Amino acid sequence: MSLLSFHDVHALYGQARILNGVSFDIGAGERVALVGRNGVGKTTVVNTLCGVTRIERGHVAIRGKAMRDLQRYTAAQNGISVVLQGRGIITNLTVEENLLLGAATGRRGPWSLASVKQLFPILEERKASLGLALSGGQQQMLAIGRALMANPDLLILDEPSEGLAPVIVDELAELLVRLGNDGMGILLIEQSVGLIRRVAERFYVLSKGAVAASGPLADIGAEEFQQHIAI
Ligand SMILES: Nc1ncnc2c1ncn2[C@@H]1O[C@H](COP(=O)(O)OP(=O)(O)OP(=O)(O)O)[C@@H](O)[C@H]1O
Repeated sequence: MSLLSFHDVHALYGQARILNGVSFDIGAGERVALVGRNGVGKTTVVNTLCGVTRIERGHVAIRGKAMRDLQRYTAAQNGISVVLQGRGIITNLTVEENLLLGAATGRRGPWSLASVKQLFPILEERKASLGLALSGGQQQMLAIGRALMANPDLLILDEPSEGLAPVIVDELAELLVRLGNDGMGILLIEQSVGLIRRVAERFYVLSKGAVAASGPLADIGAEEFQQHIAI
């Protein structure tokens, strides 16, 4: 079943059209990478899902249903969690308060304060610390933990490896593969070829606001793939 699809989406910030007919599809338990050079519109895909842009043509569908009026909360209410670029930690709330924000939709499932802290024990150790006191790696764990608290069917991560030590990126890769194997869809927006290759089964390349190439990762050579995302 399709969890999230964009159908020929043209989207604008004000008068600036950034997406020029984006189409892609992610099914349950699929691990998909969305890649492209800096500034091609990858984050704008997330912003469009979250109702930040104006859709001029085309539509976004969640579980096959066209969403007419996308708002910031639409994705979360429909089982899609987003880990924003820059992590979006509320710095003047504690770690535990940040985590509880993720549970606001009330969706049931395997993820709770207890299971998230079991996955990331540092979040239990630092539960009373303010978000701003965490290191970059800890903030990323908090952002992912908060996204899991919503018990999503699809997890979208925008540049999650940014600023992380290689050992933490390795752990992140293992976690995302495991979540996918447990049935969660993963949409990974990334520049790190290593992380993409370890996590994703399929890819879409965005160029000039549209999908320029797509297919299984196994079918594309390392050099050709690198060219698509070279900065
Ligand atoms: N709020 C905004 N208003 C107007 N233009 C914007 C806004 N946000 C982004 N843009 C522009 O939209 C284009 C696409 O930006 P976007 O952040 O989606 O790219 P990206 O592919 O995610 O890039 P990066 O890899 O650098 O994160 C850029 O030209 C950017 O300047």
